[in-house]
Amino acid sequence: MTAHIIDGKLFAENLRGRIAGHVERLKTEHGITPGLAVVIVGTDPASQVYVTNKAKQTAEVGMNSFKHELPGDVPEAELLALVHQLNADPAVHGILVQMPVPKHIDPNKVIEAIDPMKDVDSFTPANVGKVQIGLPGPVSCTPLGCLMLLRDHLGKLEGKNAVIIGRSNLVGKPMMQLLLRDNCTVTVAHSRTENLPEVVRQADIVVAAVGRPQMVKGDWLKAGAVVIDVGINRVPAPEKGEGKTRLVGDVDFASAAEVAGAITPVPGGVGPMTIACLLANTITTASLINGLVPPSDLTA
Ligand SMILES: Nc1nc(=O)c2c([nH]1)NC[C@@H]1CN(c3ccc(C(=O)N[C@@H](CCC(=O)O)C(=O)O)cc3)C=[N+]21
Repeated sequence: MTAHIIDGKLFAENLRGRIAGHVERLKTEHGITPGLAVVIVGTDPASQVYVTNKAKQTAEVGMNSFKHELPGDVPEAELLALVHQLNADPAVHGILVQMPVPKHIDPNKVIEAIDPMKDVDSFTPANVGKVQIGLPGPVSCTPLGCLMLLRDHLGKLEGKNAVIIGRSNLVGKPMMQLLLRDNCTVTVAHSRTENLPEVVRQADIVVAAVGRPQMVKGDWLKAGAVVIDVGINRVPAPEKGEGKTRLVGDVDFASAAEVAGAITPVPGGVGPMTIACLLANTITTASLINGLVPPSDLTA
């Protein structure tokens, strides 16, 4: 058997098409142009690439894109002042501070400075709580993207055994809440879980979000399982030439595709969905800020 490959890149393209429609509607019917501000501190090349992609796609769907680049040694107070300025700016409906921030800056202070109404990452305590109790608001981008792919592939998720590998605030915990809301039976496994392969073998749905390249092997999977690979790991690729690298997920794609019913590739799976969901969240926050009901096709 060989698994169906879930095309996240294509799904994200279609999602961005729907988002462009919502932008158009907000502009013509309500006079609102949604705006997303992205803040990057320092010059990490990978972060630069992501932020450039985010800005490009933001503009492509017709939103205003505001990019703020701060030097790597910027004082924490200066970054917090910029966040406060963006909180107060009526043209800005979403604020994203690219993580990680340099070591001299406390990421929790940065997150707490962001107005929850503009928190398109859904990192603030207020939005984490809203997701937990099912109130409308932005939903963590990567988990939202995974949920959309799962619903699209499976239809209803009700009653499925879902195993999430990884318990981060970024992915594992919000993913747990979303799958629970869709009536899955959810297990959150992590680095201290005993007999992990045996736990994973019970799963109809596996979400791998641990950050360990190619850790999940085909023989860990139940036949027909749906595998969502959140990992983005850059590893050496000597076959491509001296010093070259390639991207791999947290799942060993070759062996997993022999057993799984469906699997997301890396690249081209969850990554593009994360950015599309950032734009979706900007529509959600722009709607809520203006007292409008956010579009139901863009959220959980
Ligand atoms: N405040 C904040 N919010 C984030 O959402 C956030 C962040 N900080 N810091 C960094 C991580 C990482 N992240 C990715 C987004 C898209 C791809 C993506 O599109 N990946 C492509 C490949 C890109 C490549 O070739 O490098 C793919 O998987 O196909 C990857 C990673 C968002 N993050």
